[in-house]
Amino acid sequence: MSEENYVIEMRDITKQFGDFKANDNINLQIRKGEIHALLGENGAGKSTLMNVLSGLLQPTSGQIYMDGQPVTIANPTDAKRLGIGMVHQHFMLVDAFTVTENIILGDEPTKSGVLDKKKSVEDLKRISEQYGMEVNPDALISDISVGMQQRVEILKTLYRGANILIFDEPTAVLTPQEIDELIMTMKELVKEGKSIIIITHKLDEIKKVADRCTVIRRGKSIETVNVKDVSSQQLADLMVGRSVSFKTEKEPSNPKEVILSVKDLYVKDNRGLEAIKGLDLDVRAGEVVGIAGIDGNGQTELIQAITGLKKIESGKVMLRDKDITNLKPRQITESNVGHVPEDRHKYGLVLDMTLSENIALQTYYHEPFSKNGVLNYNYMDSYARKLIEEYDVRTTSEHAQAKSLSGGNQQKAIIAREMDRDPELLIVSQPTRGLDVGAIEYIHKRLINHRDKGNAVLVVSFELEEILNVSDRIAVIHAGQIVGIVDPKETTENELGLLMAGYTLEEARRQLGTEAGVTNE
Ligand SMILES: Nc1ncnc2c1ncn2[C@@H]1O[C@H](COP(=O)(O)OP(=O)(O)OP(=O)(O)O)[C@@H](O)[C@H]1O
Repeated sequence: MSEENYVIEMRDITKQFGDFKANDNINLQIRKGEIHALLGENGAGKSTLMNVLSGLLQPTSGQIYMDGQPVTIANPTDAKRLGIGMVHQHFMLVDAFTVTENIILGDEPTKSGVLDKKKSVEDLKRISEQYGMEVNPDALISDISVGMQQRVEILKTLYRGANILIFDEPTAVLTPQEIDELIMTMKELVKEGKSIIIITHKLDEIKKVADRCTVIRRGKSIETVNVKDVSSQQLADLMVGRSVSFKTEKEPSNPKEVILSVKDLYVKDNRGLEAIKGLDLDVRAGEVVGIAGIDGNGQTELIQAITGLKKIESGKVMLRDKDITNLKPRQITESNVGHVPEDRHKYGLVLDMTLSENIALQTYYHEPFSKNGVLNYNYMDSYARKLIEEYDVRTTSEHAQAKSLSGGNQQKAIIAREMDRDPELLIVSQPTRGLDVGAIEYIHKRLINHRDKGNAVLVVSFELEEILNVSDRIAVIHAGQIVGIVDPKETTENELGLLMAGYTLEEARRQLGTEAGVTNE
């Protein structure tokens, strides 16, 4: 057997939190110039392993090698010195600074003790040209798109001399076009000799971008495969350890009376600009309505307005015959509405509280969760254990702090809390963002099951596949209005794409008809 020198080799890495092994003798070998995907269920231990590699966590045991030599990565400074850089999912940029200022922040070039602005501009220009990543160096971060902000994060890592770049779910917040651009950038980077490790739950992206993939299951490395030799289905099965179905089986819907009715709604965004402009929408009992749209077209404001998190300027929101316009969030919750918010850290969980407390967040002031103002922790704990079991929330115990859970498991906990109250109207934003395929399959089934019990379900997602999979009707939102309502069985991703870009249904169909005509010529 030939001994290959890997640019990075993590050998027998174990990381324990108390008695719990988040990483259990994991082996990971990265070749120079490859894109290596890390695949595993929520809570499998991917982020933990990458935190060990980037010096944020110390392994309990195991050794890291670089080019065959043992190295110690005691802190992020060591990682940086060794050329290991992390492109964070939640960008760590300063909004009020320019692109250049952000990139050089903490690493400013100086000349005789003074900031050498000229050199920093030149350095940035050189790097962005070398890797084909154009940016406007003088733009403020607050003024550029999410895709551009990610580009700045990547440039920042390169500026610091990274040769091994770790991407943690980099496409979660990107539009389809931005994803394509990122894939091109990654390919460019490895062509220039960089190595990339990418954590992603999206199997089609692994197929598109990665050379090899290491599968991690419950803290253990299971297998490393050549991506071209396996199908997405095989990857999914390998990761979960059973056969996974991508398509949710469901009976045709049987919609009944209108549960949610939104009429001529006007809502402003955080900057005071009109985000929702005269929007109408109905959701009936026994149906799932999916809202498709490009991020930033009013989805966030619409859901926040319905759930009482944002002021409604004019228009009406009715729940059956009850006017819930501008009621307080708690009054809306009490009206039998469940809400899985888009931003789970801001609105979904109190990260410093335990899982048990988080699961009781909407109900703690009722019996049996409390009596005469005193919390019944025994009941809260046993209820949390029931939900943890039922929704397969991977955690050490119901007493674990919410922040110690992996992102996907935090999401499962919120979904469990909101669904288990059996709300007549369930609103879910980005239900499966960051979830693994097994969990997605499960959540989709639960959404359909909730519908089949005669409830109304409203889903907002940037994933067209998800919208097509779970919805009975798809409402396309563009510039704060619903521009078309389509039947998922009769539409295509192309048609939805055009509607999302602002075409009317008629225009979209004409355009697609014309396109077909052109190809036939
Ligand atoms: N600081 C911590 N204290 C206790 N447990 C932790 C801590 N950090 C992580 N864990 C646990 O380790 C396990 C692995 O978490 P990790 O974040 O590495 O998973 P992941 O594979 O990245 O998941 P996801 O895909 O959901 O992001 C989880 O069960 C988590 O609860």
